Amino acid sequence: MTVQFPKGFEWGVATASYQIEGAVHEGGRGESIWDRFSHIEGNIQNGDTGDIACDHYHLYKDDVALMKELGVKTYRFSISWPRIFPNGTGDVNEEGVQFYRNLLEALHEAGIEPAVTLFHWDLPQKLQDKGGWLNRETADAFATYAKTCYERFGDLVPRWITHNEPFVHAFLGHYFGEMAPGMKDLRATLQVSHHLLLSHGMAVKVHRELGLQSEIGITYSTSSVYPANKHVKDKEAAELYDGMLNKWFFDPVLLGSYPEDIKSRYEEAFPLDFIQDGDLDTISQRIDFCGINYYFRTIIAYDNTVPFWNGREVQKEHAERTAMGWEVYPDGLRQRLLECKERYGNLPLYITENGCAADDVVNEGKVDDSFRISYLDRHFKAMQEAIEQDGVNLKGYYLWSFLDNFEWAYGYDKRFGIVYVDYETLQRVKKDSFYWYQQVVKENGLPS
Ligand SMILES: CO[C@H](O)c1c[n+]2c([nH]1)[C@H](O)[C@@H](O)[C@H](O)[C@H]2CO
Repeated sequence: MTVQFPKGFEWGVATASYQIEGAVHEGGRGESIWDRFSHIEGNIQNGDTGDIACDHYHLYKDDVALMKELGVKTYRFSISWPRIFPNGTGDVNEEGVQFYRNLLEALHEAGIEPAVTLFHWDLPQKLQDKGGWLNRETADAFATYAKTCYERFGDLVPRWITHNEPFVHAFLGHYFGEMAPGMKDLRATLQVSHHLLLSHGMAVKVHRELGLQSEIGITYSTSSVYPANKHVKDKEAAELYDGMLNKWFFDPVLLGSYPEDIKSRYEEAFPLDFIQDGDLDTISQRIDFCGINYYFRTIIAYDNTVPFWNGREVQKEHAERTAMGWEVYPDGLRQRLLECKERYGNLPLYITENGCAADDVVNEGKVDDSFRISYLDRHFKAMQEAIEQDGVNLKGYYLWSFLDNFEWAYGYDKRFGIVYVDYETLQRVKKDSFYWYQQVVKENGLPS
C-alpha cells in the first residue's frame, strides 16, 4: 500500500437535497428559494431546474444499495427545510419527516452512518418573503427547525452539520447574484452572513441543551489564497481576500471575533449594526469538528478598483483545470488544512466536500473518468501528507459527489458524481472512479 490512512479514517460520499431529490411538489414539501430562482428564465443554464433532478426522493433505496456496494462508512446529505416546515415555521409536515426517517433507516440497515446538513441553501420561500437571512428572525426559525430535526431524527444521526458554506450562500446569493435569492448588495451580504453564523450558534446551543450524544459542526467552503507575485501590494490584497473569504466565517465561530483588517474596511462604508451584544458569544459555542470543502486554490493580484479587499482573482496560465475551469492544485488542500490547524488549534476536521466535474460519457455501459481518478488520487496524497507530516487532525473525507446532480446555475451540464445519472431514464451507471474509490475505502489507502 503506497499511501495508507490512519485506522478509523472515515471514507464517505456527499450530496444535497435540492440537487438530487426532485419531487418538489410531493410529500407536502413547500416551495424553496431554489424552486423560485431556478424557474426564473436566464438563471440556470439550459433552463434546468431541480424539479426532478436524480429523483432520489423515489429512488433512495436503490441509491443506498449502491452506497452499500461502494462500502463507504458514512454519507453526508442535507435535509430540505421546506419538507419539514413547508412555510418555514409553524406546522411540521409529517410526510417530510417520514421521508427522512425512511432514508435514515435504510442507511442504518446498510451500516452507513449519516452526517446530516441542516441547511444546504434551499431556504423556504415563505421565509424569503419575510426578508430571508436578512431578517434576524430567520435565525430563530432555523433554531426551531434544527431542534425539530434533532428530536425527530436524533436517534439515527451521529453527526450534524448546521450550515453548508455560509460564504457561498451569503456572497453568491446576495452580492454576486448568481445563486438564489439573486441579490447584489454587499451590506445585505454581510448581514446575511452574520445571521447565518448566529443561527449556527443558536442551533449548537439547542443541541447542547438537549444533551444529544451526536457531534455537531459547520461546513465551510474554503480555498488557500496566494499572492500573484511577491509585491507587497499583492501580499496585502491576498491577506484581505483571505479575510473576506475565509476568516470572516471561520474566526467568529472558532475565535469569537471578526477579522479586524477587513472589518474596519467594511465599517468605513457602513455600520455593522446588525451585530448585537452577545451575538459572538452565541456564534462561538464550542463545536466538535469543522467541515472543509476544498476544490481549488485562489491567486490574488492587487487591484484598487475592487472595493474593500482591493484584489481580483487571476488565473495561472497553462494550469490543469476541471470541467468547471477550476485549477487542479492538491497542495492547496494541504496548505489550507495546515492553516486551519495553526490558526484554530487541532480541532477535528473532515473534508466534507472535494471532487471534480468532468465531461463524462457512457460508452458501452462504462464511464472512463480517469481524469477524476487522477484528481482524487492527488488530493488523497495531499491529505495523507497533512495528517502524517503536518499533524493535522483530519478524521474523514466525503467525496463530492455520489451522484451526478443539479449543479446550481450550471444545471445538469457539470457532472461531479462517481455514479453517472442518465437524466432521460434516471438510470445510474457506476463510473470507473466508483470502482477505484471502492478499493480506496476497502484498503483505507491508495492502491499501489
Ligand atoms: C467553490 O467550490 C465550493 O466550495 C463548492 C463546490 N460545491 C459546493 N461548494 C456546494 O456545496 C455543492 O452543492 C456544489 O455542488 C459543489 C460543486 O460545485
